[in-house]
Amino acid sequence: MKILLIAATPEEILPTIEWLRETAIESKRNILAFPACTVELLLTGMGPMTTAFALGQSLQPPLPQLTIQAGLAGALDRSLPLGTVVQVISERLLDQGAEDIDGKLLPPPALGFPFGAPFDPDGVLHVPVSGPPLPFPSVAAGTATKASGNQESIERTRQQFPDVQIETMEGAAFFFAIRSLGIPGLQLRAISNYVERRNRAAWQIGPAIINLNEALRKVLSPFVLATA
Ligand SMILES: O=C(O)c1cccc(C(=O)CC[C@H]2O[C@@H](n3cnc4c(=O)[nH]cnc43)[C@H](O)[C@@H]2O)c1
Repeated sequence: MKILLIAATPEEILPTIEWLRETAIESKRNILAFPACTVELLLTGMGPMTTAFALGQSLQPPLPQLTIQAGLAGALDRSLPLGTVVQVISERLLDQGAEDIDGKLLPPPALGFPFGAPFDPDGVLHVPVSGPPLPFPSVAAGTATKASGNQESIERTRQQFPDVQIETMEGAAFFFAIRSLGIPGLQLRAISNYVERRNRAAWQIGPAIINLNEALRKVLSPFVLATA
């Protein structure tokens, strides 16, 4: 079985990389072998463009049977405590289209370009939960090319996309790729900050990384520790 583990930056999944490297029976660069599976590590860089390119290069036959994207996220939904690990079930692009004179986003359909598959007509990419249930809340995510930090633009995002609970910079590229190829995928995010007026001092990256990597270990252990 082939598993692809994806993150934007090495820092976000460093404890998992170290654990996998210690546990592997063999490793060749970014491909680690275990008795019953291989895990390929793919560090894409921050943002949707580098993620799409890295996934396009990596996702060639033989395709992985499981893909996991892991990383940090900002929460628009204030009911999600910092440090919470969530499972993303839908994605949308938060800044694609044209900016109107009042600052509002005109999405592609408003410009005469309807969303096509695998997007739904509202521009949402759905990846429903599959496989055994995981103990993480399911959330709707949105992807932006920059982490929001301006109160007015955050309010506009909230009004335009009231269902979006978390913001990331890569998730939609991942969901677009796996939906286009029809392969299973899991996106786990740990909340490092609230999406609010920029206040970097309030970000809790350390605890979020600890929780994210504990979750990854739980998800990966049945595959990595299985005997052939
Ligand atoms: O120092 C900063 O201002 C800063 C801004 C964005 C991200 C970072 C990271 O170190 C995290 C990398 C990763 O985390 C995701 N992330 C985390 N919080 C947010 C957010 O509020 N909005 C969007 N993305 C977020 C993102 O996927 C980054 O690739 C540091």
